[in-house]
Amino acid sequence: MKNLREDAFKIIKSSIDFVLPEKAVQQELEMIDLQDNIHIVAIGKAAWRMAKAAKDFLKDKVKDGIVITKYGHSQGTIESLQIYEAGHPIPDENTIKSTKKAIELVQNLGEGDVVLFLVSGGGSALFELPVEDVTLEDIKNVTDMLLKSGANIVEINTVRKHLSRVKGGNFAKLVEPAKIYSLVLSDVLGDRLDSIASGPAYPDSTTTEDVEKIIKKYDLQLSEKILRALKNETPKHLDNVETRIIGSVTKVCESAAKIAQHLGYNTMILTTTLDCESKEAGSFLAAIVREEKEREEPLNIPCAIILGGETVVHVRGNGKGGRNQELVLSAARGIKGYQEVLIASVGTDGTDGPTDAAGGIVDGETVNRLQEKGIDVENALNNNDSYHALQSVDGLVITGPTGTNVNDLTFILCN
Ligand SMILES: Nc1ncnc2c1ncn2[C@@H]1O[C@H](COP(=O)(O)OP(=O)(O)OP(=O)(O)O)[C@@H](O)[C@H]1O
Ligand SMILES: O=C(O)[C@H](O)CO
Ligand SMILES: [Mg+2]
Repeated sequence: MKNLREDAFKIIKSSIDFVLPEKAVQQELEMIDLQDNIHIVAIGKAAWRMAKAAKDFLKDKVKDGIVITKYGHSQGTIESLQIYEAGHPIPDENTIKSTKKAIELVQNLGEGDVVLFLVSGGGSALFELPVEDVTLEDIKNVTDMLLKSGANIVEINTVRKHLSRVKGGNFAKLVEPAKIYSLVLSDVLGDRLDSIASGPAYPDSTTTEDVEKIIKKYDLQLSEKILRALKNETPKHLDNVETRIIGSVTKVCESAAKIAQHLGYNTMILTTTLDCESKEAGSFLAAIVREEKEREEPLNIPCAIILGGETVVHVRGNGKGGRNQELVLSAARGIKGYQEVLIASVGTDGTDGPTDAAGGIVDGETVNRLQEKGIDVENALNNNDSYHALQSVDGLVITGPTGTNVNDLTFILCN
């Protein structure tokens, strides 16, 4: 007899553990042979933990290094490394100050030197030095405008890359003739390496023409000076970089699939780029569950169907919730009455929206239990109040902040 709920929590815990910064960095470093003279540059929300793991593993091979992370995200000193914190999501003076320090550290290196570049989400705000004539104030304004425009992260970073001396492959140029070895924890769906943290050490696939299209599409009101600066083209070829993705939602899904298999489920990864409205995703998942229960398609039961991605919520109500909680609450409607089924969805960072839950978990009884408590599912969804609804039926998944951030994991279990 399977305990679906117990299995769901096992899958969640083990698959997130697999992409914790420490584990991901160490596993990669075990597989490569870096010589001495290593200089660490770590940027992003996971920078401190990635740098600490690298230093603990490489020990005296590390000559020096620098960590630039978000305020509150460093945990003390690391021997031979400078630690800085800076503004996120809007860059601030500490962003510029610490980026200059990083440039100082790498610009006079020789051919025998290696920069171990540790990249995680949030890097775009934390690592920045604007091109000539553009000030920090300008960058703050443009960032704010972009974040509010409705542009997606690939589009936002396309613009940012063309205003920067370090983004879009420019940092790799500053490191020449030394080599850069990049380890990347991806928070961008599809793992586009030139988008993650705006790809400081990756050849840029976006052009000034793409920038013009984005400006038109979102009707961005930019000054003459910024428009002129945006004509700077980014490097399209780099000879000194090697890059590895060490954690991503794809890896989370693969790991979830492995664990589910081990627990005795027939397993399938349906997608790693789920990006529609959360409620729609919930309805779609419920339809898959019904297919399984009625026809055992696409997999024989017991089965685990796994999805990765990041859905979106257009918040209109004044309730409390997050995209994962809203997804599963929506799904609960479509699996009402079915036995031995479960749908779970969690943010790998352990924080779903402005709540203390990582996500939610529902089954065929959830809607009935809500009714018994006097909670109407449609009302809760319309008011974006998935948190309180799920809380009342033991449907929240609480992990606490996990220290990693590689989008969301969603899965179905059927028995
Ligand atoms: N009441 C609500 N119900 C559902 N979703 C909500 C609600 N309030 C906010 N959200 C959603 O939560 C999202 C923010 O969640 P969260 O802080 O987890 O973002 P994130 O994309 O994971 O960012 P980060 O990468 O910094 O973790 C917003 O995009 C918003 O749509
Ligand atoms: O920093 C950024 O640009 C985003 O987190 C995507 O990586
Ligand atoms: Mg989050």
